[in-house]
Amino acid sequence: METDLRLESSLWVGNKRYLAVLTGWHLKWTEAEKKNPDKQTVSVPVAEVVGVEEGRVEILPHKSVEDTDRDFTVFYVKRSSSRASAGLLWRLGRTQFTCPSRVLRDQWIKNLRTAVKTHSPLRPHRLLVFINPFGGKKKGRQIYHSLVAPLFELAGISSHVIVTERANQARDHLLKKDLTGFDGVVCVGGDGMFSEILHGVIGRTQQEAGLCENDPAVTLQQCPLHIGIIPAGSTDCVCYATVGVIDPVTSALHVVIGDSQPLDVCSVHHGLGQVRYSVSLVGYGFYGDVLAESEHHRWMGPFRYDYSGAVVFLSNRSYRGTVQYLPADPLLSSPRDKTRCLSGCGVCAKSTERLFTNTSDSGSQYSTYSGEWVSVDGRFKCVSLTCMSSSCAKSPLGLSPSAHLADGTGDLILVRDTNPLGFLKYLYRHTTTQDQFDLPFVEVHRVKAVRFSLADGGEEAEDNAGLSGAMDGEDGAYIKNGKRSGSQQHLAGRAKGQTMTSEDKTVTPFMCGLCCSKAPAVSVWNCDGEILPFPEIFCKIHGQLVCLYARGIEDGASLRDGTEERVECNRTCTLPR
Ligand SMILES: Nc1ncnc2c1ncn2[C@@H]1O[C@H](COP(=O)(O)OP(=O)(O)OP(=O)(O)O)[C@@H](O)[C@H]1O
Ligand SMILES: CCCCCCCCCCCCC/C=C/[C@@H](O)[C@H](CO)NC(=O)CCCCC
Ligand SMILES: [Ca+2]
Repeated sequence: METDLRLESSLWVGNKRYLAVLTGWHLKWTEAEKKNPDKQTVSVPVAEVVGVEEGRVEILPHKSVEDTDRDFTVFYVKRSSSRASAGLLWRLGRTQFTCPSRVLRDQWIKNLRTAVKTHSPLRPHRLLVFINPFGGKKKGRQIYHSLVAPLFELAGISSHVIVTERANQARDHLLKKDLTGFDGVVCVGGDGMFSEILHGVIGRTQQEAGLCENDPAVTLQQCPLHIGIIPAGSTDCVCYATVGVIDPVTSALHVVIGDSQPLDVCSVHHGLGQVRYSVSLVGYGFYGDVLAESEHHRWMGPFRYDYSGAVVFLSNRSYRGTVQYLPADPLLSSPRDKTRCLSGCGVCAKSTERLFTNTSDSGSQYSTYSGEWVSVDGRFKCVSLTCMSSSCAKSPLGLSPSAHLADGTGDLILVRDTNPLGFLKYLYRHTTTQDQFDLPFVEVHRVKAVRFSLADGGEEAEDNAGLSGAMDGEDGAYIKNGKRSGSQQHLAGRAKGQTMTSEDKTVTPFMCGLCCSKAPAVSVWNCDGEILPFPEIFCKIHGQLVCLYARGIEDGASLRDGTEERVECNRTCTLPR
């Protein structure tokens, strides 16, 4: 195949002559000027070619075609580093080549198009796109039509676009409608919109496989539809942690070239009730309270989290509970090994091997209930479980900087009750490169499953919490987006009427005057930005349950000689601590 596609000839770019070579894997062109000692080679992996068009073509700001019969235009991925983020920005590169003859031009186009098909088997042909017009700064529609649609069109992708009119419309569509012919689903919105797609895609796959998702003992089936995220939300944590930048063009290009990043998913169970899924944060205490508080202030937009964070911090709450966890194999990796999961990560690759070459391996990472459960109880400022680093603009290294996207484990972070200054130090370290786990009241464990129960009085609290409403009635969806009245929302998941224990009374009650006057005994769970109003849960990590159109975070070291030539540097790198 490779030798059939190989092509080498002189081509002109503007008035300069280049020697161009197509090897099958790469398209390269080098200035042919003999006198120039610094002549540079531009090398584009064929897998990163977006499109090859006849003539001299532009697509931005508007499409124009000058149909000359010796010219062709190649569009491809071009990288530049981003000052603001961890990863690399992708832009659409474009070079217009002139050939000595029309015959040679047609040969170049044919070979390039065949090479692209051969080397990127996962490129989508047909996509289902959901746009949340109300996510983040409410720019979803504009972002899609001005930045994303032209790229999909250039790549020959046909899209069926649905602008949502209500919450959970995308999830319901994925659960019930005919999805034949679609290669993937794209969401334009934030983490909440991604969560809808995640639930729809996982639910549909299990339905079709005849599996009961609510049963934590079931091994779920991997989802065949890829998911693309075009960031247009408030936090966009899933996009940030899987691409390294919040940039619609970068994300659209990952979709176009059919990149594939498997992702671990945590299923969250409460009794035999409806399961919830998380990829980023399952958090009790501080993060649950911030989310519950922020629901009162949706009108503030993305700033609601900063405001609510300050309010909840000042209220200085902590909660009793018992956390049980099933440790992952410590020989494979550790949350404190100071490495980062980057594009082509070796730890995740080994996990793929284990997952797909040895499906009946009962002693592996993926056998949920093997090993010894460990139990920890006490008072916690927060209990967080994350399947990935959960990095975002606020915290560029994330909740757990060394967590892996696709290793089949999650990181459990226990922050015990401490004084406000200590907790502030813990939070502040999320914004710097200082180790947030290097504090005496913090512990972190790499785990396969977690169980949380309330300490004394737990049963009473849970019963009441259950009554306070796990479902919002009509379609069994969980509470989100201010559907409850203010006071109900605030109490969601708390033990109604539960009195303070003597231990509770040693903790400062709400001081802000914006909420109620007593410190509640029970918090709520934050499941990727959605409130789960029951405190007692069981969580299980499902290795690589879904695949995104992404490739993990590319770091600056993978760039050499400007923005166009890429050196393969696919490994797990050491954190800059
Ligand atoms: N048309 C709609 N009207 C109201 N809510 C919607 C609509 N479409 C989707 N939603 C819901 O809006 C919620 C929030 O949307 P989204 O995640 O896109 O933005 P965000 O909350 O600003 O960002 P982030 O989740 O990153 O913080 C989602 O949970 C989704 O279910
Ligand atoms: C003194 C400075 C203190 C600064 C503290 C910064 C701490 C940042 C930690 C970052 C944690 C991100 C966790 C991701 C959560 C998302 O799945 C979820 C959905 O978008 N977002 C929230 O729940 C929104 C709630 C986020 C709460 C911060
Ligand atoms: Ca993981």
